[in-house]
This record gives sequence, C-alpha cells and structure tokens, in this order.
Amino acid sequence: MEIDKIILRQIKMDLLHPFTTSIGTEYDKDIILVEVIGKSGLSGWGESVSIVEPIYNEETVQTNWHIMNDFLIPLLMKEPVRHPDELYEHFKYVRGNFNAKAALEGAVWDLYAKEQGTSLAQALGGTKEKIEVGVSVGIQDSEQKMLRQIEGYLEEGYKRIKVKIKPGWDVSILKGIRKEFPEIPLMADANCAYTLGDLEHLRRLDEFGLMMIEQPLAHDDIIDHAELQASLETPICLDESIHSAEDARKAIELGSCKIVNLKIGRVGGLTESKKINDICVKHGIPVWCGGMLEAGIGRAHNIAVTSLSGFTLPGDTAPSSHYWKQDIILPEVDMEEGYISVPKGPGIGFEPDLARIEELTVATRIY
Ligand SMILES: O=C(O)CCC(=O)c1ccccc1C(=O)O
Ligand SMILES: [Mg+2]
Repeated sequence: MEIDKIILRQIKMDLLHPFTTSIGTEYDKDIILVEVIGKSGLSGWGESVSIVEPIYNEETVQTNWHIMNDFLIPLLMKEPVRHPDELYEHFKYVRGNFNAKAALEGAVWDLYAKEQGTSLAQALGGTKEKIEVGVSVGIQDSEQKMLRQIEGYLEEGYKRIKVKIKPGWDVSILKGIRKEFPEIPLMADANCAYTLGDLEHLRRLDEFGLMMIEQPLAHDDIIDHAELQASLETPICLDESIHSAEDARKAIELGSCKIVNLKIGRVGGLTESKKINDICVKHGIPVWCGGMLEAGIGRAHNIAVTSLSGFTLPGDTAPSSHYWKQDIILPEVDMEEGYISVPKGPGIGFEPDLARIEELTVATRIY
C-alpha cells in the first residue's frame, strides 16, 4: 500500500437526544475523521470515538488530535505499510492512546480493503451477512419516561434493551421494567458506578434475569470483578477494563467476566479486535460490539467487526436515525426488524457524504 496524503477533519454534530450515564451527559459529539488517500487514488476513512472530556477513559478529542498529528501520522508516513495488521506493532512506540491509534488504523484498513476490492468485513474475516442490533437507554428523569422509550424501541424491533444504571437508579427501575416487560432480553450497564462494598446490593440484581451486568466496578480493575462474579449469578461483561487481547485473556482466566464488550477504539484498532474475537471464541466467551455514539464512519467499522463469528450477542450498533438528524454517510445505516445488513461493497461499504462533512467541519489539516 502506498499512502499519498492524510487529511484530519474535526466535525461537530448535535445528538438528537442527550445521553446520560453514571459518568455524565453527552449533548453533542466532537469527532475527528481520518482520510487516508492512497497513491491508488482511493480513500480510506476512520473516526476517533473519544469524547471531549476524559471521563470514559483518559483520552479526549484534543489528545487524539495531538497524538495523531505529532506522533502517529509521522510514524505512519515513515515506513511503507504492506498490510494494516502491521500497524498495531508499528504504533507501539506510542504507549496507550488507543482511540487515536484505532482511528488511523481503521482508515488504513478501509483503504486496504478498497484496494483489494473487498468489503472491510470480508478483509477482517467476517462471516455474517447481517447483525443483530440492541439499543442503549440512558438514565432518564423519570421511570415512566424510560418505560415509554423502551416500549418504542421494542416496537422498532431492537433485539435487546440495555439500560444505564447507577446507585439509586438500579433495583427500582429494573423492577419496573420487568413488571411491564417480563420476558425481554435485558441488560444493565453501570459504567464503573459501584465497588465491592456494594456486593450485597448488586446480588439483588440477580432476580431480574439480566443477560449480563456491564462494568459494575472500577475501570482499571479485573481482580474485584472476579470476586464479584463468583458471588453473582448474572454474568459480568467487561467494557472499560479490557484494552487488549492480553487483558481479555487475563480477565477470562481470572473469572472476572463471562462476556466481553468490544470497542474498536478502546482496544487500539481492528487488528487487536480480531485477536480478542479469537481469544473469546477459543474460551467460549460471547463478544458483542459496544458503542461510543459514533457517526457513520465509526458505525460502519462497528458493523464490519460485528460480522466476525465471535460476536454472538446484539451490539450497541443502533441505526443512524437513532442518534442523528442527518448522518455523514450515504446511505445512512438502516435497521430492518432488528438487523443491519453487512454491506458487500468495497471497504466500509458506505460513502462519506462530503457535502455534509464540509458543513460540520471546524478544523482541517492536510499531511
Ligand atoms: O453508542 C451507543 O449507542 C451506546 C453508548 C454507550 O453505552 C456509551 C457511550 C459513551 C461512553 C460509554 C458507553 C458505554 O457503553 O459504556
Ligand atoms: Mg459500557
């Protein structure tokens, strides 16, 4: 592969509805789009999934720009890339900063697939033609409001409902949901809102027949999670704690989780995502694709990775219209009866809508 040019664009998009979790509320999204242009004339696209504040992990939109601009882009330009699988090692010179690495690596993967004339899903070894879709329901100001939202999502066809929980918004709301919807596939995501001191309280969640509880304890823990898992019937799923295939292996071996949430950004890209898929398949641990309120480019990458065989549970990969008045790709991501079709066209299989992107752009730099 020969790279001719790289363009970074920062865009700003308003979310249709604010999204509240135990860590904060998002009203809009600042996004860095990466376009890697090959000597072939083809363009690969990536999206950085960081948010403005370092509250989900330590990265932010600004640190992503800094790390790409000052370190990763010079590294990428320094040596020819034969295959995108080489980039994870190549980028190891920079510690951490996985969202930044994944944005750039994702664009190179898209370019690679386009140059090969295959879909990104196919280039990754994906096997599924369509993926099951779940939805993540933020914390609301009233239980009634949340119940009516869930009712609407079930009518739209979502295959599972995830609700955000925190102390004071957990047992009572889950009771309310189960009273009205006793059978639906339901799970809860705490975004690290509890400690082992809450063990007895968390055991009360077992009565709700949840598919899983996501990241109940600290973002940097896999030890206490093992202790908690040993005394819970509900499977624990780790999100924030898993940054690599090695983290996944250790968490699985320790018994810290029975399910893994995979976010391409959080683990530093698609190459590491494939490894996590393989480790989970080997151990019989289901994987599903998490979300970071992505715009169309990041969403397209999520769809491609979800086509891998280990992704056996619905992901947080709702269609474009769930988040945005108008997305940045054509066509937009669409859901039918709870499924999204994995595109068969070259690369990510969606065209960046350049006019729309132009309208939203607040900063550009060409390398
Ligand atoms: O993209 C989505 O629909 C789900 C978003 C979501 O749950 C989330 C969004 C921002 C930060 C963390 C999380 C999470 O999964 O914990
Ligand atoms: Mg989560």
